[in-house]
This record gives sequence, structure tokens and C-alpha cells, in this order.
Amino acid sequence: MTAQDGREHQGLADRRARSFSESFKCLFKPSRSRGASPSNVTRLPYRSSSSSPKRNSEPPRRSTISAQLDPKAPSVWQHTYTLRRCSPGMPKLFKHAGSEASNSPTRRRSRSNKKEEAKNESPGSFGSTSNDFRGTQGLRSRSSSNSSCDGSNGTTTSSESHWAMDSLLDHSDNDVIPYRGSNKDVLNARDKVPDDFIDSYEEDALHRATSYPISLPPKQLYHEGLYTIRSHTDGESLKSLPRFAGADLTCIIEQDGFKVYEDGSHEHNVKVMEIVTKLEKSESLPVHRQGSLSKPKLGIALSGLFKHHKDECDIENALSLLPNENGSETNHKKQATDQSCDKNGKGDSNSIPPTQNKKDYLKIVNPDASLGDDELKLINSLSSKIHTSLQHYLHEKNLKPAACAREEAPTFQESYGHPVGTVGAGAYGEVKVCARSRTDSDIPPFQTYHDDKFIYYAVKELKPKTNNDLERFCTKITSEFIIGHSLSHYHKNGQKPAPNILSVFDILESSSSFIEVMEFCPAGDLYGMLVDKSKSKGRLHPLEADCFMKQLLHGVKFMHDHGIAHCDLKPENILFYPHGLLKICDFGTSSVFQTAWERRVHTQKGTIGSEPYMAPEEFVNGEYYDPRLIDCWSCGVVYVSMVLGHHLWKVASREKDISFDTFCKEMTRTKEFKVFEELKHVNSELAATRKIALYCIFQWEPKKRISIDKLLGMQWMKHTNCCLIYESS
Ligand SMILES: Nc1ncnc2c1ncn2[C@@H]1O[C@H](COP(=O)(O)OP(=O)(O)OP(=O)(O)O)[C@@H](O)[C@H]1O
Repeated sequence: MTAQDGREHQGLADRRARSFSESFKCLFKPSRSRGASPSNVTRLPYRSSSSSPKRNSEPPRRSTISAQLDPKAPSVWQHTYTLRRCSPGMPKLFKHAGSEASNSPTRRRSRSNKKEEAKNESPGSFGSTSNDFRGTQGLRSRSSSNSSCDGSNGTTTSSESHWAMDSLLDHSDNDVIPYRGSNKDVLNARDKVPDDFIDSYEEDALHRATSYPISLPPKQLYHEGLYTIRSHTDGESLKSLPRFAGADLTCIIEQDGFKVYEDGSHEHNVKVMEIVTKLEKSESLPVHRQGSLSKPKLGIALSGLFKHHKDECDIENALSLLPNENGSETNHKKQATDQSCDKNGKGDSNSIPPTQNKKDYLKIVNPDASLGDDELKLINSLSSKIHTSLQHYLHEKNLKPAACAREEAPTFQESYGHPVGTVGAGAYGEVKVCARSRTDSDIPPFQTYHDDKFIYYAVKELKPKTNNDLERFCTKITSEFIIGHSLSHYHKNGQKPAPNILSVFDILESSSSFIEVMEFCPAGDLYGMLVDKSKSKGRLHPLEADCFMKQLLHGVKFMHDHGIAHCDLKPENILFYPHGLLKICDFGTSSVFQTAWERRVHTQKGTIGSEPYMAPEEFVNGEYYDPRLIDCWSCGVVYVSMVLGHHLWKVASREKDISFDTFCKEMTRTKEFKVFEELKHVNSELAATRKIALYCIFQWEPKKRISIDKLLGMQWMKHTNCCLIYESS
């Protein structure tokens, strides 16, 4: 190959990777005009499953808007990120969040004492909109503290210890009323659990618990093998801790199944979907009739009379479009190893490594990136298969599975069982849960939810809608699958996939649609959780929200470390296992800001995501922004939604939303925001450090906003006890 050929190849490959990256920006949903009024927010369909029937009272799920990549690729140099290995937290032994925790012989139950806390409803509180998960929370006026934050370098100019010294640290703080009785009193008062979201508590125990230096996973998960016995940085291992030595621990907080123990550990008990609880009680899977999930329910006698309709999803006979394992092997891994010397500072990244084959015209300069040679090959292979099928679909109104799928590939039914219910609705079809019986050949660890009898998979149907939508549809499903698949199968250098990224296993083709097979999360999404809380006039406990935030940030950090920004982080795209393991899903609008062949981060412009979660720079006409920073903003909005139970604003645009304008004015005038100043927490230090973090996130000038990486390094997150142990914690 001549130098000229090499350059042409390089250009071609760059263009292909870029075009893939660019093209999926404007997919999925049509871009919304900038001037769209917040009241024009598109409403997504409500849940449509029998198990999760439409809830009239649910606020609308948010639609996704897409953005445009910067064609000139202005240089935003990549921050130096090192990939830190997360804990091996795959849910190999997850069980239904049953009564194990509460039945544990080593546990005493919490008997929280009820103390009435005066509730001052704040007139004109933020977020009192139709989009609230619930009504506004009563706000108190309280002493405020001065802060300044220099988000440009992610550090606070007022030290966090200084913050800890302010009035927020005062335990006589009006917002939290300490319980001063004995443990016995706590136990006796169990039936009088306060309905406010911050419980009364035994002050010392709570302080100890929330100041515990080590994040502790739930004990039963540890025993079930989810967590390995590991030494911590301070040399203390889990085994040496009281709760893992079988000590009798007192539960000091209990709220809606969320329990905090005196050693600082906690347990989540997120409600499991009805489909799963029913199946777990039954001995065998229900007899499945093809298309039965799509049929109207007209009663038992009539249901059998319906004939299979062409439009019904024929997923049982779907065939995988993935090449076999041998075929997918490429030199990405090899190159990554070869190039590792660059990372260590040895060797010139611009020179061709000695081991590199002449054919390897693409030089891997960023081996951590998710989009590398393997993915490029897969994109090409999938695109052409999908295109062929769609061309056929154009004429026959039917896909033709067997023609392009591997002959030896097992059918959908053999691999994933059959549908047992519907769990959600997406833009291109339904999300179903499929289950199959476990066999002897199923050897743990499993990468999806399972119980003693069955293994479950989530199956997203992707169906082309109209003929002129086909090109966009093809790119959408290819990008969604490739990004999800590459992130969740990250085994480079023996690394396990990130625990907070939903695994994407397969893409298949049936007679009428494409089918993406994913890990199943039996406790549903954060959106459903918040709606349930709002119905019972409750809210997530701050310690629970903090744990979720830490997991969310670690998941997003993993994506960013691998060159992908999610760009649509919202409660609907955050899923759970019953014990609180959080998974980020839906990579349909994710942005590849850096491929394996690039050192630079690509910026983009335009709106992408769902309005209340979108960052202000997205609404500035023609402005190119770093997609990682919009993820950070969205995480902040998700967190505030968790603890407040409502959004702060409908849209982060001063012209369009008075609430956001008020926020900006307050911040400009006083460098404080009343809502953040008054946000409650059970621990005053966490309250103070959290407040600083929120100010660092909600910087409307992106260059001042903190990065996810630095956010995780802040005191708030460092001192947050999380169900997963991350190496960086
Ligand atoms: N793996 C899963 N396990 C459990 N529930 C899931 C899973 N995947 C999706 N869901 C449910 O289905 C809903 C829709 O899924 P998803 O967001 O992936 O669809 P979509 O077509 O991308 O939707 P959108 O229109 O928001 O982009 C989710 O909000 C969630 O409630």
C-alpha cells in the first residue's frame, strides 16, 4: 500500500466513523425547533402493558430530541481520563427483592420514632408545574452560606471544610429533628413511621452511619457472590466489618423498604414488576401462543379465535444478525496492546508501531474508545444486512429473516424464550420481557436477571414506520445496538463490563421487525419509582438518592471514558434491580464524541435529549458544546428530581421558562439558589458538600461546569455510601 493509498484509506475510515457518529444524531425523533414552547413538550405514550397499565395520573414521559455534530470538529481536547476498573458487579446472583433483608436473623427491625416536623409550604415554590412528579415540598427559610465555585477546574474556591463549618453543620438545624431516645424507643415506635421523607433518627447512630468511610454493599448480595472479598484502600476488608461478620445490626432508618443500618450500610428494596412476581410464584412459564401479547384482551373464550396477524411481532422465529464469534475478531485488541506504550509515555504515537501490519491503515490512538475496528466492522456488516432487509420490506412490506441471517444461528426462542409481558413502549415499538426455563447448560454468572427457574431478557422491538423513514431507521438501530453492545461487552485487558451500563446482547430480525435483546431489569425505571413515590406522597430518601446518583455518575463516567456521551439521561432511561443496582439504558441518541482513531473530542450543536433534562447551551442557536457536559447537567436534574419529587424548570432557557430565569437571577445576584440552600438531608456534612456539588453542576456556562470525573471526586460523592464498591471510591 502506498502512502497515498494509506491516506485515502484513513480518510475513508474517518469519514465512515464520523458519518456514523453524525448520522445518528438526528435520528429517532425529529429535531424540535428552538423556539418550541415548554408547554409544547411532546408526550410519550404511557406504559401500555397489562402489568403496568396506563396510569392516568402519571406525568408524561419525555420525548427525545436530537442534535448535530460539529462538522469542523473544533478541538476540545480530551481530558485525561484513566479507565478505572469498577467493581465486578454483574447481577449474577440477583434475586427478587424479597424478604431476605427483613427476615435476616441478624437484623433487628427499625422502629423509627415519629417526630412531627412542621411543614412550611413555600408560596410560589419552584417546580409547581404540571410536570411535577408530585406537588412541591414545603420549604423553610434558613440561614444561607456564601459560596463560590470555579467550575472551570472543577474545584470549589471555598474549601469544603469551610462549608462544613457553616450553619448547615449545626445539628440543631431546623430541617432535621434529631431523635434523642434509646434504640428501644426506636424499635417500639416502628408503627409510627413519619410520612415526611426525612425521618426522625437517633442522632449519634445516624451520624456514625452516614459518616462511615467505606461504602458497603447489602449484606445478602455480598453473601450471594455479587461482591468479592476485597481489601480497601485503608487496608480494611469487608470481612472485618461487623455486618459481614454476622453482627446484629440495628436499622436506624426505614422508609418504603429502604433501610439504613448503624454501620452505615443500607439496603434498597425497589418494587419488582408484577410480571416477575407472578412468574416467580408459578412453576412453569405460561403456554405461549404466537402474537398473543399484541392481541386485544376480549376474554378467554374469544382470544383463541384470533388469527396471527402479519403486523404482530413474530419474535420467536427471529434470527440473529450478529456474525459468529470468529468472524468478529479484529486487530483492535492487538493494536490497543501495541499502542499501550503510547499511554505510558514510551514511544511516539505518530509513528507506526513495528508490529502493525501494513493493512492496518487506521491507527488506534485512543484504545479506550468504544468505537474501534471491531465496531466499525460490525456497523458495516449490520448496516448492509439491515439495508437489504429494508429494501425487501419496501416492496413486500415484510422483512425476510432467513435470507441474511446466519444459518446456524439459534432462533430467538432457543436463546431467549418467549414473551411473557410488556414493560414499556419506545419510539419504534414495545419493550417486552421474555423468559426461558433454566437448563443445566446455563452456568452462572448470568448477565441478566434470573431466579431459580427462569432467565429473563428485555426485548425491544424496532419496527420501521414509513418508507421514507427507512434510512434513518437503519442508522438508528445500528447505532443504538453498536453503542450498547460495545459498552456492555468491554473486555479489553480482561476488564469486566461496567456494572451500571445495561448489557445489550443481540440484534435479530423477524418477519416484521428488528429485535434488540438486552439485560432485563425487574424493578423498572426511575420514572416509575418517582411516580409511585409521588402517589404515596413520599419521596426518595436522600441517602437512597445519593446512592443512585453515585451509581449514575459512575455509569456516565464509564461511557465518557470510552468516547460516548449518553445525551438523553432522564428517569425513563435509568433502570433498577430490586436491590438497588442502577443501569443506564437507551443509547439511541448517544453521541460518539471520540473514536479509537481520534485524540480530539467532537463537539455538537442543537437540542438533544428531553427538555427538562437538557442543558442551557443546547438552546443557544448555533453554539457547539461538549456532549459530556450536557450529561453532567442532566445528572444534576435527575438528582434534584429524585430528592424534590419535581423538576426545577421545564426548560433551561431564560426566555422560555420563568423558573430558570429566576434561578439565573438569584445566582447572579446572591450566588445562591434558594432551593439548593434549603434542600434537606439527614446529615449536615452531606447537605453542605452536596450543595457545593449542585452549584458546580448547575453552571449555565458550560466552561464553568464540573466534569463527571471531578464530580465523583468531590466530598459529597466520596462520602456517599453506595451499594457498589468502585475502585475510585
Ligand atoms: N432492559 C429493560 N428492563 C426493564 N425495563 C426496560 C428495559 N428497557 C426498557 N425498559 C422500559 O421500557 C421503556 C422504554 O424503553 P427505551 O427507553 O429503551 O425505549 P425507546 O424507544 O428508546 O424510548 P424513547 O422514546 O424514550 O427513546 C423504559 O423507559 C423502561 O421503562
